[in-house]
Amino acid sequence: MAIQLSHFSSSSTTFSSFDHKISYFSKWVTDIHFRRQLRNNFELKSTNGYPLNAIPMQDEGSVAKTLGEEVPFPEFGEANSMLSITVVGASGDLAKKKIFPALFALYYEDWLPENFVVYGYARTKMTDEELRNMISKTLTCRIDRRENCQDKMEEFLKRCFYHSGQYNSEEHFLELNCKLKERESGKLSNRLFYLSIPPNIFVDVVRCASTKASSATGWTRVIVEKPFGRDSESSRELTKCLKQYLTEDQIFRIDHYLGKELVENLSVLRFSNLVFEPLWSRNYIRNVQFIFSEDFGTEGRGGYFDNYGIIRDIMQNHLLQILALFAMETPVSLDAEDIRNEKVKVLKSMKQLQLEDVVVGQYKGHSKGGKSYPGYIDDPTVPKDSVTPTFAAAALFINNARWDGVPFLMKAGKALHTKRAEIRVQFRHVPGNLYRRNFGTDVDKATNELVLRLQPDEAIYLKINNKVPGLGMRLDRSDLNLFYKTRYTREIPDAYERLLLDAIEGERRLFIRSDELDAAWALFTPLLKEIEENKIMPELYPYGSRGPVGAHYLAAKHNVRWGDLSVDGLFLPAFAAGKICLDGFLLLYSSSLSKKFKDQKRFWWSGFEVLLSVIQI
Ligand SMILES: NC(=O)C1=CN([C@@H]2O[C@H](COP(=O)(O)OP(=O)(O)OC[C@H]3O[C@@H](n4cnc5c(N)ncnc54)[C@H](OP(=O)(O)O)[C@@H]3O)[C@@H](O)[C@H]2O)C=CC1
Ligand SMILES: O=C1O[C@H](COP(=O)(O)O)[C@@H](O)[C@H](O)[C@H]1O
Repeated sequence: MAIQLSHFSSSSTTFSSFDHKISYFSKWVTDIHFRRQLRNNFELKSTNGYPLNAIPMQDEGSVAKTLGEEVPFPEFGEANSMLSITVVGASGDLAKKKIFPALFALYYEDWLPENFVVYGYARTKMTDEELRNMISKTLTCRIDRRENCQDKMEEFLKRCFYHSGQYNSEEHFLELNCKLKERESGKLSNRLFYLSIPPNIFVDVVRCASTKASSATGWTRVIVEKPFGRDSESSRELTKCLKQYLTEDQIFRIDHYLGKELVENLSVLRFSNLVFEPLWSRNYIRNVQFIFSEDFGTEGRGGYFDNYGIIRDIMQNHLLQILALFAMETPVSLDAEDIRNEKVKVLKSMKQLQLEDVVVGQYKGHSKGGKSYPGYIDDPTVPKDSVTPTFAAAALFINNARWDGVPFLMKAGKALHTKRAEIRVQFRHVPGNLYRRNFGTDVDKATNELVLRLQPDEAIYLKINNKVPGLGMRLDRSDLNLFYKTRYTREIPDAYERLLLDAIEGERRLFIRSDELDAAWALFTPLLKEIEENKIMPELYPYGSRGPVGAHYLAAKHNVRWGDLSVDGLFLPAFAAGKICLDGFLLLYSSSLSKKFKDQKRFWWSGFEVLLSVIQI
């Protein structure tokens, strides 16, 4: 949807001379002051004439479905419209942890429209006051503007209400509708429902909300949380059921990784810098790695997790979405449909995943420093004989002209040694490198690597080789580093803030379209079936370790070394200092291992693993 800016009647400034620049730029504006200034001077208008900022914008079909006839919209200003946000499943973990805090942050930073209310909906009996109490515990203020935090919290909480009801009761949603109408008091209403509930009740809620609590005058949108099914078939079925009550335009399938700052920056980095896009292909890139690790287990979510496993929980959605953004062709424009069209194309060009290109693991209990950490199957909500993977590594391939033969490696795991998410791009070796003598035999050590660290400590850095100052010719590895904390003082918004704001503004760029979802499931479904039908045993790894050794074999099979385990960069000084004694240690270790392992590769990778753990001590 192309966006135009129209004058807000109270604005005394004339902006028409640079309207065209702003309309191009407005989607990508991230500076809060600039956007706030825009809000004060303009309303953002969509091409259908309805402003985007919580001003009437009817998603196709919802009026007709609710009332049986089209309702002509009068022009309303912000003062005459109301945004109602209903968090369904308000008593739950995600609502408390992420959704209410994100709504408050938006309010605190003046992103929400003048008139809005937030309703919590769940079965748990609660009064408005009890809901306010519950959510007040998780609200926090931005670091840079704490002074009026308490006042802002109180103002926000006054706009929060609660309605208790069953998820499949049309009657209860009708009651909610009456309450919403009362608060809207004749204003034009836009309604956003956030389904923060288990997936088995998505359709019931959508049926009840759309038939009994849709807006009769403005738009009605529904944010749906993952998981969107368990495989191609169940996902298609879910989409079919949702579409009985909603149009595709009303469904906002959320993948919160798409709302992360660095993921937003991926396209900016690539398409607005001359130095990257020309290198973005098989000609210069050797492999790309998408790495997700958490240093805690499934604590508290074992019941949910056991039914899904790490491949569905992280790979098929978060990592694959980032991969699609990374690998897509240049979209025609920054319009949501243009971007999503390119993502679908690249997903459809991917080779179906094969079991031989996948390694699965599961964490086991481990004691360290007098503390013991439970294994996955020690979780009381997990069956003792569960073979659900809590770790997986996979090699994926894109069969198109740009990426033919380039391994795209993914690695995701729980209960590992660290919490991090990053994209690593390893470039090809320099052909005929004049300085190869200075690198020794291992040219991989001298490879240029671009790293986008999504979290924690967001950063973009490029590993390069340079000369150590002095009269000799010694080469060194250095990072050209954009470290967000030192470059920007502003706190990075949470992904849910960006995504909620986008849903309110009708911006679909960061939400998943149904054909994207189909393409994503098509890639993973046969593999998941094979793993489950054949009960493939996951390789056990200790809680807090670097994951199964099998992940190194998989990488080695494709001539890749995991960048997060590389021995340069941070580890280099320790590596240099300890090398001599480590070599001795490795020699002893390897001679004992050689009896156990006939396979040479396994033998050396095991040695490599030990080397790494020793360096860390
Ligand atoms: N928690 C997280 O970190 C993340 C969650 N998600 C997704 O978000 C959604 C919500 O997650 P989360 O908040 O953890 O879920 P919860 O298990 O906390 O469920 C949310 C609410 O739904 C109701 N509920 C729970 N189980 C059932 C059931 N079997 N039948 C009917 N109602 C039930 C409960 O409310 P009441 O009893 O009051 O009705 C509960 O408070 C899920 O789809 C999840 O997959 C996605 C990413 C991360
Ligand atoms: O969707 C999910 O994401 C979280 C990790 O999110 P993050 O933003 O904290 O990195 C993960 O813990 C959870 O298992 C998964 O369902």
